[in-house]
Amino acid sequence: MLEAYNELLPVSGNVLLLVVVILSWMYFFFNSFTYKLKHIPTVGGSSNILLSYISSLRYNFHGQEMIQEGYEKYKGSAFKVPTMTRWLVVISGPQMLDDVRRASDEYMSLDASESEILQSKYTAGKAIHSDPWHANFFRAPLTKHLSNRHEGIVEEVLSAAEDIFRGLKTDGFQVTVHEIAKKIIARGSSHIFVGLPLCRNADYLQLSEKFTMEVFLSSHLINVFPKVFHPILGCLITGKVTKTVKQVENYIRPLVQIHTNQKVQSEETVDNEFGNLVTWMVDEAMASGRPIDLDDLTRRILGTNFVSISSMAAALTDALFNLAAYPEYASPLRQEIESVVGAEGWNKISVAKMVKVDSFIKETQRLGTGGVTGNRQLLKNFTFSNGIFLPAGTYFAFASHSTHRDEAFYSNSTEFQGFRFSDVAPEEVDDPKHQMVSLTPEYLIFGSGRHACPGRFFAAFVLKIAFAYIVLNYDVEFPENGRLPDHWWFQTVCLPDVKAELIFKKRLQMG
Ligand code: HEM
Repeated sequence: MLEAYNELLPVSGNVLLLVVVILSWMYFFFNSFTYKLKHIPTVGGSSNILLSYISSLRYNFHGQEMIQEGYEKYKGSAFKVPTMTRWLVVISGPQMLDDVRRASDEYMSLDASESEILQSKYTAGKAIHSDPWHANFFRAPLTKHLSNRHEGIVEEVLSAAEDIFRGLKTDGFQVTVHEIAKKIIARGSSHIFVGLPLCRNADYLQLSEKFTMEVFLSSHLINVFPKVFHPILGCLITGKVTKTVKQVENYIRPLVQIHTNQKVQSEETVDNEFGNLVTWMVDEAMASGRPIDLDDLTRRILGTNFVSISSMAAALTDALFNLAAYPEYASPLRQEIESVVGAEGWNKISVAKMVKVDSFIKETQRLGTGGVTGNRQLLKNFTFSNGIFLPAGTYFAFASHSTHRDEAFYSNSTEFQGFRFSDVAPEEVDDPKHQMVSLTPEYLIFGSGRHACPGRFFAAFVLKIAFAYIVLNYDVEFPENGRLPDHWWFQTVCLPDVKAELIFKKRLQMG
C-alpha cells in the first residue's frame, strides 16, 4: 500500500503517515479541553493529557483533599481537577457565585451537568434531565399545594417514626441509624410523592430505595471509566435499572388510572390540592396534551426520590450522630420543642418556631456537605466578572465543603456549634438569613441562584419534625467505646457512615 503512495507522491509514505499522525494529534489536542482550559491552574496532579488520567485515579479517593488544596491556593478564583471523564473546574468566593446566580440558563445548565454525573441515559432515564418538567412542581405548585399538606406531612412523619420505633425493643435498643432515618424520611416524602396508602407500602419503598442505589452505584461506576467505555457499561447497566422501574410501574399504574378516570368522568375539575406528585403530573400532562407515559412518569417519581430521600436521610443520620456526640444540646433542644409543641401542637407554625432545631440541623449539614455543589455545564463561552474565561462545554462547580470550613466565614469553622445559627443578636432572631433554607454565599448546601434546591422548604420541614420527635422521645448514645463516626468519601460525595449504630433509650417524660 505505502509503495503505491510512494509512486504517486513526491514524499515517502512513511513521512506522509507521520504528518497525518502529527496533524491528527494537533487537531485533537487543540480541540481538547486540556488545551482550552490551559489557562486554568491544575491541582492534584499533572495538566498533561495522559498523566492527568493517573491523577484522576487519585481524585476517586482524595477528591476533597485536592479541592481543599486548590481552594487554599486559588480562593475567589478557579482551578481544575482531573476526573476520569473530564476536567472539573472548581470556583469559589461570593463574586463568582454571584455571577453564576445571575447568569441565564442560556449560558449554563444544571441538568446537562447532572445528566452526565448520573449518566442518566443509561440509568435514571434521559428525559428527567433533558425535559425536567416535573421539577416545576417543586418550584411553585408544590409550595402552593404544600400549604394544604403540612398537616398530612406532620402526621405521616410522626406516625412513621412511631411505627418504626414501636417495631424495636422498648428499653435501650442499638440500631443502625441510617436505616431508621431512611425509613422515616422515605415515608414522609412519599406521602407527597405518591400519597396514602402507597407511601406506607414496604415493597414499594424498598424498590424505590433499590432504584436509588442502582442509579448511584452504576453512575459512579460508569464515571470511573474513560468515556469510550460508557456505551458498553451503559448497556450492561440499563437492563438492571429498567427492571426495577418496571416493578415500580406496577404500583404507579393504578394511581394514574384512578386519577385519569376521575378526571374523565368528572364534569367539574377535580380538586387536586390534596393530591400528590403523581396526580399533579397527570393533570399537567392532560392539560398540556403530553402523552401519559407510565414509564416516563415512574422514572420522574423515582428521580425525585433520588434527589430528595438520600440527602434528607443523610442529614437526619448525621444530626443524630451529633446529638449523641454532643449530649449537652439535648436539654435546650427539648425545652424548645416542648414549649412550642405544648403551646401549639405539631404544625407548620410550631415547626417554624423551632429555631434551635433548625440551627442544629443546619450546622450538621454545614459540616457534612460534599466537596462541591452547584454543578453546571457551560452551554456558551462565559467570562466571570473577575475576568476568568471558561469555554462552552466546561463542567464547573462551587467548592462547598471548603467554603463551609473557611475561617473567613465561620469562626472555629471545623468545630460543631449546634446553636451557631440561633444564638444571634436579639434583633436578628427573626432574620430569615439564619434559617436552614436561606441561600447565602457561605452556605451552599442547597446550591445557589435560580436552580437552588426548590425542595429545601419541604426538606427542612420533614427533617425538623423527624429530628424533634426523636429528641423529645429518646436519649441517644454511642455503644460502648463509640465515637462520632467519620464520613465516607468517594470523589466529592460525602456520606455518613451508613453502618454506624446508636443506642436509643425511651425517655419517661413523653412530649
Ligand atoms: C437535605 C435535603 C436536600 C439537599 C441537601 C438538596 C440539595 C440540592 C442541591 C445542592 C441542588 C442543586 C442546586 C444548584 O445546583 O444550585 C438541588 C436541586 C434540586 N433539588 Fe434538592 N436537596 C434536598 C432535598 C430535596 C427535596 C426534598 C426535593 C423535592 C421535594 C428536592 C428537589 C430538587 C430538585 C427538583 C432540584 C433541581 C432544581 C433545578 O433543576 O432547578 N431536593 N438540591
